Amino acid sequence: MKELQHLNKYFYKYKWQLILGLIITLVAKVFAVLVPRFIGNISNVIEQRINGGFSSDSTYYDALLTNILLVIGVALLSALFTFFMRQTIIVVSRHIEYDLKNEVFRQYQNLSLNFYKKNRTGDLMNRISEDVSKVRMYAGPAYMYSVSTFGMFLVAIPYMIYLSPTLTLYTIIPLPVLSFAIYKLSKAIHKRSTVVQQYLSKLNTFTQESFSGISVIKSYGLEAQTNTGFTTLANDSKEKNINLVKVQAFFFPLMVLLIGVSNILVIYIGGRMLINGTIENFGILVQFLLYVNMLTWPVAVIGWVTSMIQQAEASQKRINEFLVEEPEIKNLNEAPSKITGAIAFKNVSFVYDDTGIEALKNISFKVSPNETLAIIGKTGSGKSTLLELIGRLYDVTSGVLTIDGTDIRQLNLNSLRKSIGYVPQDAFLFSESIKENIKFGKAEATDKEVMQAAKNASVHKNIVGFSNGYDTVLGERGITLSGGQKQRVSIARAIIQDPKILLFDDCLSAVDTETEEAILSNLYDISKDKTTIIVSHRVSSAKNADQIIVLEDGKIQQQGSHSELINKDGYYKELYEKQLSEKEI
Ligand SMILES: Nc1ncnc2c1ncn2[C@@H]1O[C@H](COP(=O)(O)OP(=O)(O)OP(=O)(O)O)[C@@H](O)[C@H]1O
Repeated sequence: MKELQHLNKYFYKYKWQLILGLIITLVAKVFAVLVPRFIGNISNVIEQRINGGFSSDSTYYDALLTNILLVIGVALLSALFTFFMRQTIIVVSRHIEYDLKNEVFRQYQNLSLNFYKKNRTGDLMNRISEDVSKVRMYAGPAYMYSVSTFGMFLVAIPYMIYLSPTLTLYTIIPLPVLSFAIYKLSKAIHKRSTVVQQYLSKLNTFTQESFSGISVIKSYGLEAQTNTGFTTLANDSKEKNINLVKVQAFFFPLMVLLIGVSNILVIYIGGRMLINGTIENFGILVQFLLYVNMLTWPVAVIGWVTSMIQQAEASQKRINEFLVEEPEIKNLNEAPSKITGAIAFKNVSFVYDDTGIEALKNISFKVSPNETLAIIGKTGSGKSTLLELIGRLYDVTSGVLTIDGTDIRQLNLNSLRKSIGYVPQDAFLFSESIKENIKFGKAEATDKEVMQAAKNASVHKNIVGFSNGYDTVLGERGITLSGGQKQRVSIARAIIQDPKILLFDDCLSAVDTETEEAILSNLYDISKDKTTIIVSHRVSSAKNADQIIVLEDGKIQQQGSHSELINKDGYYKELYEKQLSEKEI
């Protein structure tokens, strides 16, 4: 139960509702326990009538009717309070589920990029959905059934003892056996259903990948192979489901068997006691029979609840593992920072701790506000890593990275990120309208601003060409747009917020040179008072920059302006000549 202590704060938050639920449950049980008592009275009235105990028919019918009405009345009241019991306790468990989901999601949002690399998306999804649902079972049904069982015992057992201590003893003897059997069965069911869940996830992943990669499957003619893969997995999944059904099938027969045994015991022992006069009347026997059936479900529930709590404990453990995780990138300054945008790297090195790759080695350079820096380099030379350090997606391993002369770690993280417009290499667009995607950079932007940003990113003409214009909804990952269009919508999203620092990570690679030139010329105008860093493989994107850095294997190989670099032997000159000749061709 150690892990589940995490939920105590929520139990405290909803304490009044839970206490109310407890009281309502007890009241419901009091009424439930009264039902057998009045039914017992009815059988006594009938017995009395058979033995000629009533002076007239009307007194007999009066007594009968009174007890029938009492049975209906208390049964209705018990049902009403049972309804209120669910309305309070189960509703609270839904609130707790909602709160916990939000807590986990907020934590996910706080955690750094490295966390997402270490953990699989499926696992993250499972913990926020499956695991939270299992924990809800503890906060809701487990609590409700425990309280209800406790209430039932608290009210029924003393009354049964009052009627007949011996018969009470025989009635409750088989109950622990039932509880234990259900507990064992629930554990077996849980074990097998976990396997079923695992197979379901495998099947989901396989299906999802088959849909996402459908173009590859079709172009390589892999349909038959994919079908076989699916059939094999589906078959395994079916087998596991059948295994589960086999155990589940025992549940109700087992209950019926044990209830039957208890009934026979009560009839046998109670019958003998009635005959030898140890119990006074037939009504007591009837009441006991009803109590046996009434107590069986709560007792079976003890076993079920125990297994439910164990599952919740295991799930909460998995949730807690993520909740205690500290974000690697911490905000060390609560006060907002004013950022102008002077960036300086001083002997910065960076190692990816999971792979041990030293992506940047002893990098030093400066860019002033209103300057443009271009970074050129072969694939894997560390260009994207450098931009990610400026956005503090990672912290430098050694050296210092300053903005406006302050170590980036001492700046308010929110101010820093708000002052950066970052266009990543792989532009991700959400499944929303184009307008919403652009406004993601500035929620309060007007339609005019959205349009202006799209014009500056040279994508306005494409957008108005769609029948729904800016309201065109993008499919999953923006698949309705071409690569170049996606890149440009992503640029519009970055520039609309008018940030102090603009970081473009090879985001013009999918556009033709003409469009590239148009965008660069627009950027030239809008980035006059900004610090701009453009990562590219093309000299055409770099040539107008105030300074150019050539990276190779994480180190700065060349540094200077376009005119300086084309006159020096090295990678830049080679690239320039190669791309110039390609253009001529
Ligand atoms: N998330 C990561 N975890 C571990 N290693 C990484 C990660 N990202 C990049 N690397 C490694 O760091 C090195 C630099 O990668 P980076 O993406 O910065 O290069 P790049 O110059 O931007 O390449 P490209 O032009 O292909 O985008 C590479 O060796 C790469 O394998």
